[in-house]
Amino acid sequence: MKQKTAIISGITGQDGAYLAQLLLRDNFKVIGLTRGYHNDNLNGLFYLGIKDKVTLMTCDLLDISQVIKILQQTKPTHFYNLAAQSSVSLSFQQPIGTFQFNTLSVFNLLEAIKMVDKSIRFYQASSSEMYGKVNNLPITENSVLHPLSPYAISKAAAHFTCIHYRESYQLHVSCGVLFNHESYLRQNTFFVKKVIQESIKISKGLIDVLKVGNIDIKRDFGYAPKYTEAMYLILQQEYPSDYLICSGQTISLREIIYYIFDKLNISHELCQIDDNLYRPAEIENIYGNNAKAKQELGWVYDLDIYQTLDLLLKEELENAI
Ligand SMILES: C[C@H]1O[C@H](OP(=O)(O)OP(=O)(O)OC[C@H]2O[C@@H](n3cnc4c(=O)[nH]c(N)nc43)[C@H](O)[C@@H]2O)[C@@H](O)[C@@H](O)C1=O
Repeated sequence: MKQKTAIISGITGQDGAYLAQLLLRDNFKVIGLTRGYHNDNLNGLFYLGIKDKVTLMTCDLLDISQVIKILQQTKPTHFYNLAAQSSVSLSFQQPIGTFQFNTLSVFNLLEAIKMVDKSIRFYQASSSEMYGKVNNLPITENSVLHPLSPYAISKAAAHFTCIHYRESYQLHVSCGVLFNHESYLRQNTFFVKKVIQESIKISKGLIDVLKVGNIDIKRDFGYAPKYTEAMYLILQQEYPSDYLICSGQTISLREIIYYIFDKLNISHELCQIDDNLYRPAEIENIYGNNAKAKQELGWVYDLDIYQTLDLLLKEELENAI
């Protein structure tokens, strides 16, 4: 049988690395697209021991001629689009750049697929941030979108772009709407990774306090390696569709900090609020319903947030210097 080929744009991110590992296990040829800057961070691929098992190619997703060339050369069967400016916080400082990249890249990819090979299955990384100002919980696939940041606006536009290409041109386009998901490979600018990494430093006397922004809000956090299993399953379906990928539970950020502090015997007083880390707008509370993903994809997810935090803390301690 012909070997299946998957392209992952954004392979250098947390999800890209775990997804590449899964696809390699399933005998896919995996091609990772990077921006090709000298500072491409390949640490995740090295950490998982797969750097030499994937083929890396440079591609500027804002240049459709490069996208077309890559599709023609590599003839992928599956395309996972994980490339994005993915920081909500940064998007408030760089709204236009965020919007341009996160939307135009998706148009370019889908237009190129329409031109080169309509049978390529396409996965889009959509985000729970699209729901923003929430009226009814839990969020379902039918909830109304009300984005609260330039990042969320860009992801909503990209999401509708995907639906448009699926409905108008019959492309096999699916969106995984992922809620916050964490792992050892998460960049340390994100909340959970930052809390765990800096708490370990406090416990070793390397820093004095943990400075954070608004921690009296609630989020639905999950374990990234399990979430990439859902991404994989989404493109295994005969028919394309959109799925919420979430834990279904919610927890306040303050509770997360105190849980980690207690595990490391750190006084709660060493958590300090820094007004500079507040964002102009914030989702107060959000959690989703993952029933469709579980029923239709057969996705198994049974970790609660404390089990997830235990896993993350353990791996961080094992790798701490
Ligand atoms: C679903 C969504 O998930 C991620 O976006 P995010 O939710 O912005 O992730 P985060 O870990 O930066 O923030 C989580 C929460 O934590 C609050 N918070 C408080 N104090 C600090 C703080 O000191 N640092 C950070 N980073 N956050 C803080 C912050 O205000 C926010 O409410 C991305 O994957 C994104 O691509 C995506 O799609």
